[in-house]
Amino acid sequence: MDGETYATYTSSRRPTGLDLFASSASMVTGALSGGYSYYTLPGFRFLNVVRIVFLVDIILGLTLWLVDLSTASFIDAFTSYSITTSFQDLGLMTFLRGVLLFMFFTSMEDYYMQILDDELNDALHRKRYAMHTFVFIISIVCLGFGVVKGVLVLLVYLQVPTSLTDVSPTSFALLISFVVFSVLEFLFACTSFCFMRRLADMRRPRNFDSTGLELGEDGTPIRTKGDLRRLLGLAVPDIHLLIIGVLSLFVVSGAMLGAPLMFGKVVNAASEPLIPSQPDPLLTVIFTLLGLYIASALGTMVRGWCFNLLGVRIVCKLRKDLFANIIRQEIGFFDENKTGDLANRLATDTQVVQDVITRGVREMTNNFIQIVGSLVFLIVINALAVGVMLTIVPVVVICFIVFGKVMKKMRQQFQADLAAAASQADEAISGMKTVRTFNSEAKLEHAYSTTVDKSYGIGRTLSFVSGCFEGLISFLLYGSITLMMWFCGSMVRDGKLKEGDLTSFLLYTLTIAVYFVLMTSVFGDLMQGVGASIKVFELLDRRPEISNTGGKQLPELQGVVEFKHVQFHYPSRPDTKILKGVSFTAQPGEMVAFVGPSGSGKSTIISLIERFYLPTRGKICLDGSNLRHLDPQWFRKKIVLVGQEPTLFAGTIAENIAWACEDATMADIIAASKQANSHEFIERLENGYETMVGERGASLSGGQKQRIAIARAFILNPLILLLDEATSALDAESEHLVQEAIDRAMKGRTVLVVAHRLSTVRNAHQIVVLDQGRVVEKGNHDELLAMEGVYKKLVIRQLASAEQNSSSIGNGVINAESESDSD
Ligand SMILES: Nc1ncnc2c1ncn2[C@@H]1O[C@H](COP(=O)(O)OP(=O)(O)OP(=O)(O)O)[C@@H](O)[C@H]1O
Repeated sequence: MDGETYATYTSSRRPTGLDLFASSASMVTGALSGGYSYYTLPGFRFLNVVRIVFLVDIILGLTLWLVDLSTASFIDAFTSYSITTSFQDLGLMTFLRGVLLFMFFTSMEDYYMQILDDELNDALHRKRYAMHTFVFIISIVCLGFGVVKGVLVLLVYLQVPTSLTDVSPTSFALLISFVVFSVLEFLFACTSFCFMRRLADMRRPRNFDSTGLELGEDGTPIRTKGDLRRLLGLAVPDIHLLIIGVLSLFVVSGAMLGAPLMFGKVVNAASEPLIPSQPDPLLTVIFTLLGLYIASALGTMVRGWCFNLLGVRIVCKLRKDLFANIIRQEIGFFDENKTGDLANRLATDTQVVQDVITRGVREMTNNFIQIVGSLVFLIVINALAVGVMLTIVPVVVICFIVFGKVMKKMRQQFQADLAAAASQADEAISGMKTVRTFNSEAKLEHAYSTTVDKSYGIGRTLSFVSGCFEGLISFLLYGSITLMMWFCGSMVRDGKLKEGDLTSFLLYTLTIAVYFVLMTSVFGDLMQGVGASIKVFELLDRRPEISNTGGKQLPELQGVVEFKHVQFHYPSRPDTKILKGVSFTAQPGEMVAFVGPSGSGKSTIISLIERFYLPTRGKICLDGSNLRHLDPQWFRKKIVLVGQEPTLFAGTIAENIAWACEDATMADIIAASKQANSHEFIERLENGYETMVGERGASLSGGQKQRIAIARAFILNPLILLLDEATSALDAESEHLVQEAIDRAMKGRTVLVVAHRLSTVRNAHQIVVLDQGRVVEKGNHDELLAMEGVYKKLVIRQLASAEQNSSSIGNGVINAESESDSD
């Protein structure tokens, strides 16, 4: 991708075959050599919301219109038209209005998109205004007509209630629906200016390579982020569980759906007289009801088992994959991401994903089946009343979309704040000794409370928003139910509906209401789960910037380490150059020591040899081959690093020494530990080599940990040994012994050492003196002393301070930090 440029926007036409309701309306922006590129708009945008409302309006309007339509009434409506008694006009207007507005709004968005790339085109501007004018006129005319007609019908009804007895309830339902949609569409027309202007900020370019793989801004391939579809996709490997779960869900829902029908039959059967020769109808109904409940109980058992198992399996796999991907990341990633944050993703966020799958999917499907099934039963009992209730559908749909989006975003923020709090707690608890030393409890408590309060702030708003959502939906719902009850009650009074049917009808209506309210709450949870899953998927999709696998393996390794004009800055601090053209060569059998002030880049050199980071310029070579191209899995077996604060893992001392050498025998472990001068102290411990080291080696002293780490390195018999102040915590005697062991063990091998002690440094074959990321002197101890430069100053200063402090004599510590300070 480097150096390639995207052609500018050339066409505003949509790619052919684009689905009107595609999640993104795409505009071809130009050709990319070998690939292609276009703009996309999010699926959730003004035009698509408007389109959904129009579709519902058309379908509902036509249904209510056609239910009552006959040729005679159609002709009648036009020959003897009366605004208060004819309702055919509404059906016709609904259809025409829906189709016209659908077309005009679609063209409007198209013109706005074209204008973004051709601002001075007056014709486009004129067309845009024409569209606005058309939609405004159509919507205001329809609204005016609907309101006038509604008011007149109401007045007529109030004056002479019997005058409207010939008018069917469907016509009233059509009138209500017409007015409701007219209001909505008028609002769309008024706000269209504002929403269409937002397209400029909403459109996003999408770039694809020649293979169709989507590329990110930096030109690297990206994968899709978290959404509900992807979340559900996690269940695909366990599809058998999902199928059994959904089937049993159908059994449960079906059985529960049949219950209200049976209740109605109970009422009807109870009111019928018993015929002696025939079976008791009441008992028949009761046994059927019992059968339904047994089926429901069995289904509930299987359903619960399958969905819970599915959730547990998914979360296990997700955790394993996530952990595997986290530990595969380059070291720079861990500089930028806190431990607590990552641990939180693994523990909490994955749990949320499990909840979405077990509870969310199960409940949503169940609720959906209950609602649709109850609707079907209601339509069978009385279709007309259902039409009245359906007028709230568009409003409910809009509420779902808007609230869903808001809650998803808030939940994402909420999870991020929780992760930050977890990270703070992790940092504080793991550094408890430092916290106690500096009396920082109050400070940390305050910082933690502030972060928790931040998440509380969002949680509070989130609770309010979901409360409003549930309240609004339940108001709409119960309002429409009350309307329907009035309607059905009148029918029973007029003898058009049986009492038993009314009972079933009311129970189905209540079922719909209850499940709808439940669905709003589950929907909120589902959207929150999707929000939480975004971070999980981001982490799951992240590809390490420095690959941990693949590359060349050399047939044989001698151990020559070479730095050629290496420049480097840490990815987290791109503006601070740490190494500014470092060059040196370490030959096999040679010990190279790095000295210099604190912060001069000594440890950074060691990290670069381990390929924790890649140099920004220059080359690091191993036996002449660029380290960048070698297989890290292979060369890390040849190179072993021992740091100043080595990490021990929870387990025994023996396990820690044999950590990277699985086939090591106890004899190997003891030999390595003798070499590292740790055998004696290990033997003195109560359980010897079987002593547990505690979390991160907490039950051992710094020097003991260092010696175990050195034994862990010795057992691997590495070709290149990197010691980064690995003996700094040892007393002079132990250090001397370990140093001797290193000298003995490393014959023919390469040792690179960062040390402050003169005793370590003076024996090195080559000493590289660093200052502010540059090599200022190079040579052995004697050569450097003869140079009368920085090294000699360091030595003199140390000898002087050693004289002042007799306890330091013999240690000869080169206190580079004091040098740094004096600089
Ligand atoms: N992970 C990191 N991310 C960003 N900057 C870092 C990182 N590690 C070290 N640095 C910076 O790089 C510079 C060199 O650090 P380095 O640890 O290599 O110095 P050093 O010579 O080994 O110092 P010392 O003797 O104190 O250990 C320092 O300014 C340090 O702040």
